[in-house]
Amino acid sequence: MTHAIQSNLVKLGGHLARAAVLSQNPRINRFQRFNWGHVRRLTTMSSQIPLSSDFLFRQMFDPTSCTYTYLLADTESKEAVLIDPVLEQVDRDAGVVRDLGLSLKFVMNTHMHADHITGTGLLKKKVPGCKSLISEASGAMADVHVEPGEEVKFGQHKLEVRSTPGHTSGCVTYVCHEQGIAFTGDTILIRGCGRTDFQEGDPAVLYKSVYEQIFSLPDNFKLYPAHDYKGLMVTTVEEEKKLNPRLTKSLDQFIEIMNNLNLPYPKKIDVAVPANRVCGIQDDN
Ligand SMILES: N[C@@H](CCC(=O)N[C@@H](CSS)C(=O)NCC(=O)O)C(=O)O
Ligand SMILES: [Fe+2]
Repeated sequence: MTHAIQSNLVKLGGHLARAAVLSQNPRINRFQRFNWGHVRRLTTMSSQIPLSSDFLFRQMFDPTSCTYTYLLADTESKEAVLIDPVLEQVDRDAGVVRDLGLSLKFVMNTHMHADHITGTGLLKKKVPGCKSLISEASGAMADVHVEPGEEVKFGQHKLEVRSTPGHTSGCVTYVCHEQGIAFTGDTILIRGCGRTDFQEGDPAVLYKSVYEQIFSLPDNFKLYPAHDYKGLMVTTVEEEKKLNPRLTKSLDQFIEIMNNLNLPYPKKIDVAVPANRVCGIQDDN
């Protein structure tokens, strides 16, 4: 056995012994228990913010595009909003709205999606009275165009519009301060971020958006992205500040990473972007 192998075995033995001791100590939480020093982990966690009792929150998933759609409502007034719906899930979404007796006020998007056709246009047909909403900067058609700093109100609740370009030039993040939650679209994903190689994407702009508009929120705010490809559902500002493998790097390193992702283009980009520019498909005939 070489000296290097012997030395690595000794180090590994040390780690295992330390982990065994720590795992016996009930006062050490589950994050600290597996902190082996060289591995980045949370050692403390900020207190959790519960949703208020009149705030309805539903996270729904489209398995084909791995997109999350969010239904939020004020349970007193019944006013609701739907964020980032997917065309193929329109009947599901309209069914939940109907079953819960909600009044859908806005069907809104975080950006002009490239990987799927939005359900917005068709939902407007199926759920009379609702209005489409997207940022002015997206360049997409909608009933309501929002600007940074504006608020989207439903019942007693509201979402602040924050401009977070970089994945696309029109990306926004919707922040519900009173509930401690934010809907980040593709700006930040769980342990990742949106790609920057099409739709006016720009890694330096995305980095600035994340640091100035998302990482400036309180550590315990929960972040809900538009996609996850690994089965994760939610993260926090604190987790991403400490654990995001791309965004914990310097700006120069981040740009280098983003310029070398070499991801294949989304399969539906050529149909999705033109459709989403006009709010998605308008009827199902
Ligand atoms: N394989 C999918 C597309 C996957 C993809 O490109 N996702 C986008 C978000 S949708 S615009 C992205 O930004 N991914 C970042 C990453 O690191 O994966 C398809 O063909 O539709
Ligand atoms: Fe996207």
